[in-house]
Amino acid sequence: MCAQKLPEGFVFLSDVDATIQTELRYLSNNNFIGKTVDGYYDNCLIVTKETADALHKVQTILAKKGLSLKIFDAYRPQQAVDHFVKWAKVLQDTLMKKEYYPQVPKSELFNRGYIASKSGHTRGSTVDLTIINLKTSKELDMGSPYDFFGVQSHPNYKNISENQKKNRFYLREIMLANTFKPYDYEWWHFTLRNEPFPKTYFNFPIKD
Ligand SMILES: C[C@@H](N)C(=O)N[C@H](C)C(=O)O
Ligand SMILES: [Zn+2]
Repeated sequence: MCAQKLPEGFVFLSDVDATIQTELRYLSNNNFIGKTVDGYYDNCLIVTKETADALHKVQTILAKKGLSLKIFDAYRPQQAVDHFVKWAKVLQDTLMKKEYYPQVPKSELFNRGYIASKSGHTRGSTVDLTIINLKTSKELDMGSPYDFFGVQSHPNYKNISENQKKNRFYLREIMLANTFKPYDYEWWHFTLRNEPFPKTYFNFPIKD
């Protein structure tokens, strides 16, 4: 149960739409660092109220087609971003390189736009997500996995199948139609247009 006191303007997504699936990857070891990230202590997905309302609209459209959103990350405390920055400086720690950034030197992950030291996530109105099929519970094939850092994850990457392009395009269209903007380097990353806290980088931890 997610019950921590949140700053004004933030909500638990499950209080707005409990049908949206979530898998907070930075709470687990299954992420590009290979460890739980600082600031993630509970499986509670937090966003600004405006973001939750917009996601609920997307979910309502998807549900009619037997689909659902699956969210991997949303509000991200600044201490988590600081953890990424600290991790990036330890160049010999390449535990998860094979799965997450096989073709990009670790020293380039920030320069090439795959991780930010001032992240929209920390402002509470950015989300990393995909679409799943409700019948199979499987993610639609987007041509690269979540947080795969490489050109293959650029939304306009050409060398993927027609079906993978169609799935990426569908996700992008439905998000853009519901007041989100895309990101040039990652097909899964979207930020709410007119976000309520465009200049504030929050640092409260995610705990219940
Ligand atoms: C780390 C990845 N999931 C992501 O969100 N990247 C962008 C650039 C960010 O860190 O804001
Ligand atoms: Zn992101």
